[in-house]
Amino acid sequence: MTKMYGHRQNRVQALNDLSFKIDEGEFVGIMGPSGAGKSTLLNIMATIDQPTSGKVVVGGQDVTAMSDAELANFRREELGFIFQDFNLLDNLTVKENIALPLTLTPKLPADFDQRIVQVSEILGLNELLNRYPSELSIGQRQRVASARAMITKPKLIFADEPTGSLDSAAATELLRYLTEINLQEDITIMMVTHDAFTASYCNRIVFIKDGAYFAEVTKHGSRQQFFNSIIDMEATISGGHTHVR
Ligand SMILES: Nc1ncnc2c1ncn2[C@@H]1O[C@H](COP(=O)(O)OP(=O)(O)OP(=O)(O)O)[C@@H](O)[C@H]1O
Repeated sequence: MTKMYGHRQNRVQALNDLSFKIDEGEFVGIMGPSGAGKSTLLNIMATIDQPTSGKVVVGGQDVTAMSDAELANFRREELGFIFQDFNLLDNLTVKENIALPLTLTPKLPADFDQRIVQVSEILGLNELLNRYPSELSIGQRQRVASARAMITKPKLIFADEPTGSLDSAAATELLRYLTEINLQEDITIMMVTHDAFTASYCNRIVFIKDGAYFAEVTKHGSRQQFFNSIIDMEATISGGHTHVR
């Protein structure tokens, strides 16, 4: 796909003939230097933005050809979002925040209570269901946002720098939970990150540069080996300068 921003002299080609595939059940990371087009790609894949040319196919459905009404349904039923600023509603309890995507559907699912229990267990939120977001740590809030993203049993979860505002202990914890969501619930995850440690929890990293596919690294051995391969690729992509973050 291709994505252009702006007009005439101000034209920016954010994505340049970028094409790749994600298999069902994968936990894929997207990395690349600043300005490479990661957010643009995520927004297009997440159906928040449209490509200038090309298409996005999810589970056999061409999302770029859907009407607004079809898209709204598709987003609600098939996709989950975990963005950095959480977007939790302060006046709702943790439980109400988690349940929000379900209460937006015409009819509550029959297994509503069971789903709340299940996702709270996976994300370690059982004891916190009656609290308000302001009474939680940042890491706990991010877990509530993750629980909300998976409550509808989406096919695909998009995560944008999910560990960006977490300290390393909270980041590690969230990444363990995301891995669990991926494995136990069989939900495909696509995550944009700058951070090699965060990326090392994925099973494949697609590197993009200047809006185009650059390379990919797949996890074979241990997470530490994968981490090292990611660092090496970061050095290659930036022309020999490693940025240790
Ligand atoms: N709304 C916009 N209008 C014009 N140009 C844009 C717009 N959004 C992004 N761009 C440009 O498109 C290119 C890709 O931006 P994008 O935000 O996707 O990169 P990124 O890889 O997410 O960067 P970062 O890691 O810094 O967040 C950049 O050159 C950016 O300046």
